[in-house]
Amino acid sequence: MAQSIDVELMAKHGYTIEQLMELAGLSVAASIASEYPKGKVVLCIGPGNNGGDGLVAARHLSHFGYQPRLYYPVQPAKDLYRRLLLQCQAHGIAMVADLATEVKACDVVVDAIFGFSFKGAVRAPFDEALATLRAVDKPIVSVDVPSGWDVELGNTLGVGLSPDMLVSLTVPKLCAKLFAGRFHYLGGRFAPPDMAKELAIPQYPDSSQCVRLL
Ligand SMILES: NC(=O)C1=CN([C@@H]2O[C@H](COP(=O)(O)OP(=O)(O)OC[C@H]3O[C@@H](n4cnc5c(N)ncnc54)[C@H](O)[C@@H]3O)[C@@H](O)[C@H]2O)[C@@H](O)CC1
Ligand SMILES: [K+]
Repeated sequence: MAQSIDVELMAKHGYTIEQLMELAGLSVAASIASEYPKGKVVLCIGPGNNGGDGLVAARHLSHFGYQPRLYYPVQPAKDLYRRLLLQCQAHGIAMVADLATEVKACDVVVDAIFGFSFKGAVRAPFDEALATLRAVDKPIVSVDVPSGWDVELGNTLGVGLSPDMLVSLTVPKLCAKLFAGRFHYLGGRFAPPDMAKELAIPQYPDSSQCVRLL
């Protein structure tokens, strides 16, 4: 279901993955700016497109006056991610290796590890990263799906995160019904009118890139 929306946006409506990712990441940064004061943000970046959204969000957070840093333990050679990382580096966004130490010194953690394609037991090094994040006492902002959750069934493995904010992209995934944090936002403002109507996407206020659902 979630994947088919992406396919429709790209194959039928002419979007590229770069465009969707840019708008998705921008909406994550805008959602964070709506609720959390400017401060230090550690972004945990996974190996797929959820991680790509996180790299884009880091750059926009830097423009918004936050101090982002990246925990990015697995860096695929894919050109798109390589370019996004170069952009972060051009913005002076530092890479961190020790997640446990970093989260102690930050104000907000962004979970851009896994999105709707997460499957099976969590493999290293993300098993340890999720364990660190489960124990953290800072607010976690999850991009699209809380990492470790099944996109439909939620935290069935018991290893998933409990975010303070969830930023759903395009439409909330089924698991969002089980979200128990304070802020649920919708971002990824890219559906054309007919698709927005069919998916019952709420109205975004004016020029906003995100809309608060609860
Ligand atoms: N219209 C939308 O909804 C959009 C979605 N985008 C993002 O794309 C995400 C989906 O991206 P992808 O399909 O690339 O997948 P994900 O980013 O969800 O994860 C796939 C990556 O995680 C790894 N992985 C999966 N299960 C694992 C496990 N158990 N242990 C360790 N590694 C595991 C895979 O090997 C792969 O590298 C969405 O959730 C969303 O964040 C945006 O980038 C663009 C627009
Ligand atoms: K996530």
